[in-house]
Amino acid sequence: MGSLEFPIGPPVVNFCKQDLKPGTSQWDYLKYQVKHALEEYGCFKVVYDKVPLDFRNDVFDGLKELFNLPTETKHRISYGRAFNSYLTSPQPTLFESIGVEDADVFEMAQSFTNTLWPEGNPNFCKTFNSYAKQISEIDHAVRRMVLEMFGVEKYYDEHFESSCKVLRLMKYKAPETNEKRVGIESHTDEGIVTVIHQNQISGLEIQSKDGEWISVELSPRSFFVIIGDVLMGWTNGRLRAPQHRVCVREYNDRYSLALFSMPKPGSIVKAPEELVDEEHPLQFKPFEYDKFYEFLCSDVGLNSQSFLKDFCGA
Ligand SMILES: O=C(O)CCC(=O)C(=O)O
Ligand SMILES: [Fe+2]
Repeated sequence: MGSLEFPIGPPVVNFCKQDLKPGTSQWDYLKYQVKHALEEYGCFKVVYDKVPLDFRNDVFDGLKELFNLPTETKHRISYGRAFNSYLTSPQPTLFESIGVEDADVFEMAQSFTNTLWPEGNPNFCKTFNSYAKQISEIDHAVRRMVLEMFGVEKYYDEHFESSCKVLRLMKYKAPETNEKRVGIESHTDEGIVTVIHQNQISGLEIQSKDGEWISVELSPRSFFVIIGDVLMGWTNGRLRAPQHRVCVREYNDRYSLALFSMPKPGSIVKAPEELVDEEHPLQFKPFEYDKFYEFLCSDVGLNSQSFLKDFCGA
């Protein structure tokens, strides 16, 4: 048998019909698969069939409704964390993104909705709040598995209590010719874990350990899980936050949603002492997440190829 000449790519892990109950043999089996995927790629595809098709259609209809609003209206969404605010590429508008901070909390989803639709839009609010809550199950399971795989589950409560969520909604306009256009440049995610979903237009690409770019194809029931810089720091580099980018090349607009878990304002990120020893010397100095975020928004950060190493590499 000859060796494979193409990258195999991030594996698929099946969260369907599993109860995702910690302590069961199914859970341990999934954890084993997740560990291998994360050690090799820092990401994986997850099939998760608890989100019904009708509901997924409501989500993508809601995205279209949102991005069809006038630009001035979308600019009302502005937060202290700049990447969560309404962002758009310079004219012509080829890429737009808008974040719903704490979308899993009903009052926050409502406040976001009312900012855009002062007359109210209960369907939109309900759809995106439910979506964030459902997808949080994937985020929670993955983070719990990560703590367990390194034997540091005693930090579970502390880890979860110091984190929050943002649901980032994105639109990539289709290229008008058959050119391939970069929608988002290569980067690592700034949070703990990211769970991505897309309409049936692909574009996400992930860089392997060897520097090869691999296109990510997702079935309608699949989501894509990526480790972010915070989890790389927290696990003392045991897990790698992979570089990824988005390239659009199809004739239809691409819509995607990314649920990010990230530290709450004021949090310090520090690898637990159990994960630092002679064999695994400290790779990243403890850091204030807000300062890291400031760094990411600075000129130095924006030009960095390796955010966490440049910010707090030990
Ligand atoms: O749209 C996507 O699939 C990915 C977006 C992304 O990488 C990000 O928002 O950090
Ligand atoms: Fe990303």
